[in-house]
Amino acid sequence: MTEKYILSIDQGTTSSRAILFNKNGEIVAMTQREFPQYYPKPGWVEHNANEIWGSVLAVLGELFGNYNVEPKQIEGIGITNQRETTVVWDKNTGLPIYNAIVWQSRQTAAICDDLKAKGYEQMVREKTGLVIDAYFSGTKIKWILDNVEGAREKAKKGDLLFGTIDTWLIWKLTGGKAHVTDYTNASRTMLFNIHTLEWDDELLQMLDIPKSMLPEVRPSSEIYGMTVPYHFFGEEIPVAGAAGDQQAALFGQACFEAGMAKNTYGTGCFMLMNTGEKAVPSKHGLLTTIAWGVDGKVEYALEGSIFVAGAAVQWLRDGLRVVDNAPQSEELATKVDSTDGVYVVPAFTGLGAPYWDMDARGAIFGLTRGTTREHLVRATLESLAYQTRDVLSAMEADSGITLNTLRVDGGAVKNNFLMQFQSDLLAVPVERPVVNETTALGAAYLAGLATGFWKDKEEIAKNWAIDKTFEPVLAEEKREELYSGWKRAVNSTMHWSKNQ
Ligand SMILES: Nc1ncnc2c1ncn2[C@@H]1O[C@H](COP(=O)(O)OP(=O)(O)O)[C@@H](O)[C@H]1O
Ligand SMILES: O=P(O)(O)OC[C@H](O)CO
Repeated sequence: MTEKYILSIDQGTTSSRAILFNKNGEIVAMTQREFPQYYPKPGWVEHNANEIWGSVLAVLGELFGNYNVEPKQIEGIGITNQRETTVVWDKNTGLPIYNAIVWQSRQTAAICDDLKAKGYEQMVREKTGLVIDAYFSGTKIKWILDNVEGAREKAKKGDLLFGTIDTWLIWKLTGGKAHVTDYTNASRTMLFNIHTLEWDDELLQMLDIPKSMLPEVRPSSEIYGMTVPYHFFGEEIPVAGAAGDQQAALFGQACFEAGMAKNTYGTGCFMLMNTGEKAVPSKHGLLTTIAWGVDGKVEYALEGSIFVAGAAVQWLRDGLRVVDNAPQSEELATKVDSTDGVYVVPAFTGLGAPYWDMDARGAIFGLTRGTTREHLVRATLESLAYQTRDVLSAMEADSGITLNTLRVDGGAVKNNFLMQFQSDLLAVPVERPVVNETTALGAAYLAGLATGFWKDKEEIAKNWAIDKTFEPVLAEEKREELYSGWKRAVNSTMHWSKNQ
């Protein structure tokens, strides 16, 4: 009999991927495509939702074109996505009415300032687990309705639909039949009450968003609909799972027990700790978010969201042009023993957890005549580790749990220098798994649980295996000295763009 697989569509900030997994959770085939980023004004980041859809169709086409796999071998499809990124489209034409406003974009900072001034912060935190920040979808929807001509009238008539990227892709894959999202993605909109598990009227009123635009919220592992055959070379395949990429990575890393955590180093860096059925409120600048809705219940996580991580390495490559490619950053960083006191704070789009300062901007500190590109590259890589330490400290304080190990994944964990420095700075072993595509794997698991491809979480947890563990070796005194320099640097970047 022909072998069956689960297909994951991983729609990330910089690229779309299609990955096929077998029953052991191993990658059988993978295709990837980058798509354009738009920066219309300083601090703004946008995508074209049709280009995103095009990139997904392209990676699917390449998958069946380049590998010896037939669509009928696919038992189910899991979707995972860059979260918060907001698409608003006309349900009659299927066309977006504006570019997708990306999670990193700061164009709604003024709306957020206004909400804060009106005293909404506590209510928002209590209901959604989030802080008021341009990061989340709610203010992005409002911005589109306020700024695109005729949009508000159309929305009021019920002609417009909103979706995060999961919703947009499921809508397209099912030929407009399913307008749905899952609990994890809904929990990132700033419109969803994470305790009652409903869209919240008070929040919708606060942002003047009609409820008719919103998708139906469903569990993360469930059949939402079937693909229209013309996208799948004649096949109707169940779209059977969805989760925001960071929650999917937590699932793919098999962090199923409360207290288990992972950190993903992609464009940004996101640490999530499973807190089980308890939504733990944060007192230290983290978010409370939904980890997943599986097996008839919802579980929660604490999250530290860092906006710029691997993107800082892209800046070294494309902005400063001091490296030709990302892996070269490791080669250069290891040519020097230290940064010689140089710190890079990559607050290009403000600072996320635990600072939440939309007005911070990037800076380089400690330059001397002896500073070389090697120092600068090393300092940039180290900034990923420092930011991670900031969120881990907050997480330990909020949860009362001291981490024994940190599971890591994402594009930048291939960098052995970074992983060793991370372990040294946290004084915690860092575990890199064999399958680094844990985001896609998590989405595959969610879909495969819904179709019966995998039996339960226990079966899935057995697939998880370590590639390499990085053990801490740095002396405590040195570690703390380095970290205190970082704290001084990061504090100096706060409120920068507001004070000009
Ligand atoms: N060897 C490396 N060292 C440091 N950073 C790297 C390395 N390889 C990739 N990266 C960074 O990882 C990111 C890509 O990771 P990925 O998980 O694919 O991101 P995303 O899902 O956010 O698009 C890029 O920002 C890139 O700069
Ligand atoms: O596309 P990634 O992997 O950088 O993830 C983006 C996050 O989901 C934003 O919240």
